[in-house]
Amino acid sequence: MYKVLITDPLSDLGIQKLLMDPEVEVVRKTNLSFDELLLEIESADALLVRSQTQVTAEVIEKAARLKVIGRAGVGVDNIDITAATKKGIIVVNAPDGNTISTAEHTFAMMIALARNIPQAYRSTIQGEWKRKQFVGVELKGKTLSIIGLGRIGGELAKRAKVFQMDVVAYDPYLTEQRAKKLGVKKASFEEAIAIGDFITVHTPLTKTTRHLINQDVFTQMKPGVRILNCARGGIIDEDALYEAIQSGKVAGAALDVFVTEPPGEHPLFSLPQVIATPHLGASTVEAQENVAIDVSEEVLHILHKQPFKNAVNLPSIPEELQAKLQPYQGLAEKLGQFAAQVVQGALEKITVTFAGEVAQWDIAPLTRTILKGALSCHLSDVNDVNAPHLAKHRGIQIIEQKSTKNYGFTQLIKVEIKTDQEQRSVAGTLLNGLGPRITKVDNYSIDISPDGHLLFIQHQDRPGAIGRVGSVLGKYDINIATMQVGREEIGGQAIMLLHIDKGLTSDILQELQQVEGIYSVKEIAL
Ligand SMILES: NC(=O)c1ccc[n+]([C@@H]2O[C@H](COP(=O)([O-])OP(=O)(O)OC[C@H]3O[C@@H](n4cnc5c(N)ncnc54)[C@H](O)[C@@H]3O)[C@@H](O)[C@H]2O)c1
Ligand SMILES: O=C(O)[C@H](O)COP(=O)(O)O
Repeated sequence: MYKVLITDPLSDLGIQKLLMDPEVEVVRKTNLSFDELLLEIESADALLVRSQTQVTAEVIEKAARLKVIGRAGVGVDNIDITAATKKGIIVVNAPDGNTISTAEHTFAMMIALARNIPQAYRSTIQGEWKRKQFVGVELKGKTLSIIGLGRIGGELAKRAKVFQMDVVAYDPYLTEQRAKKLGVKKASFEEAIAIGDFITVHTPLTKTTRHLINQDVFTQMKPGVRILNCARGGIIDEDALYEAIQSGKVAGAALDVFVTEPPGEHPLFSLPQVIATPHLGASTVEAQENVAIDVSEEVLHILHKQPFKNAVNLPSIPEELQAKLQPYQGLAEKLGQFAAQVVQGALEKITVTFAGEVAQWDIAPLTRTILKGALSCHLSDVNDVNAPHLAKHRGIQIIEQKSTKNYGFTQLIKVEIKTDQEQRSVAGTLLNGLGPRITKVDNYSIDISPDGHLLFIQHQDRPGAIGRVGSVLGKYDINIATMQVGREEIGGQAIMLLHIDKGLTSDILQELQQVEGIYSVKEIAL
């Protein structure tokens, strides 16, 4: 049974799939204190949050069984991604479900700001009738500068165009083609800041975007500019905004997000030019249903070990590529496991080589799986998320390469492992109808399915060696299911690779080591 802990308000309809899964126990506990969260997280397999729950390194440290953190929304700045990655916890978000709602909210804020609607409402219901005080400005013909033209920025641009605004955008990843498609003028940051009548930010909050709009940037703006932030508190320096409004440079600001949430009695709220909402961008029935459905599905896929797509701490794999790579995942993991068990000593370097059809694709996800297989023989809790981190931490060098040498196979994956004592290699392929096969160990050609208990024996190619190994195993009632033999030359070095029906005790292994003509025996569990 998997415990899925939900600590922020999520749509009831959206989490139906979780509630209906017979292997899932949903525990909904909102407004937990930090200590209560630490208690609950200990036994959770999955955690689902919005922006309220602070998933700090301390929380992650306490999570003994946690496999996935699901963010029902976009921003993951309330989750310590580095700590999650180190622990092998997958972080997934729901990046698409609230785009429209947030773009619409930003647009509503822009109109409210242009026409002083919140201020006029407050005054009117207090019995006043101040028509002159609340004269606004039209949007038509004004320049809207969008900083960050991603999903929300793009949807906002479309709406602004319908209102006949001139839209300019700065985004380091904006192509001319996308700008043209959206009818937006691509600008530098400085240009966008200098010409905007309305400036709105739609970037994530990162080290580079924190205080992106600061005191110096305010001085470069047009007098009377209006500012919007429906992205994240902290992208705009709140103190600098306060000063810019006080000085008259900024005519008004619309804020949905704050550095500290809830912001309490914020100095900005003492300024009549500031309008605010309590982080409502994604708060629509539709968006909440969408993000809860998306993230619930992702969490279920992860718990049930099925493919998933929106991991924040794993590079995203296009669905088409995922479908192509999927059949190779099992082979990749087994090759990693085999290679790590066939060597003696501490891992120093792993070289993976892809040849044939598979070499035409982006094979980074397979390299991760090979690495996971290799490391999991010596470390616990290794997965695709933390495998590269664990390798780096241990100083293991990873080399990924493609080759044209496929030795007659449609596709071939080779894993070479170097330790402080030796270097060995194993290669494998997928055979039609037979599935994964190991086709080569070092320079010996073989054909064996990578599963169950294997015995890898190095011996001298002399009559009787095979029989002697067989009689030791027979003595202990250990059945040999299959056997492959390979040699370099007659009478020279040779190998045996045996499938046995059960594992060996260390005593039997030792006895095998002492058989005449045997150099080494390694048991490999796949
Ligand atoms: N108020 C809300 O309730 C609410 C709801 C949803 C999303 N958000 C926030 O809105 C923001 C945007 O969300 P999105 O879904 O559009 O994300 P997105 O990833 O689709 O877009 C972000 C864009 O910002 C750009 N960017 C990154 N660094 C930049 C920089 N230094 N300068 C300019 N552009 C930069 C990226 O290239 C990207 O195109 C995020 O911060 C998200 O957390 C808020
Ligand atoms: O990043 C997001 O998706 C938004 O900020 C929404 O946050 P919320 O889920 O707390 O409303």
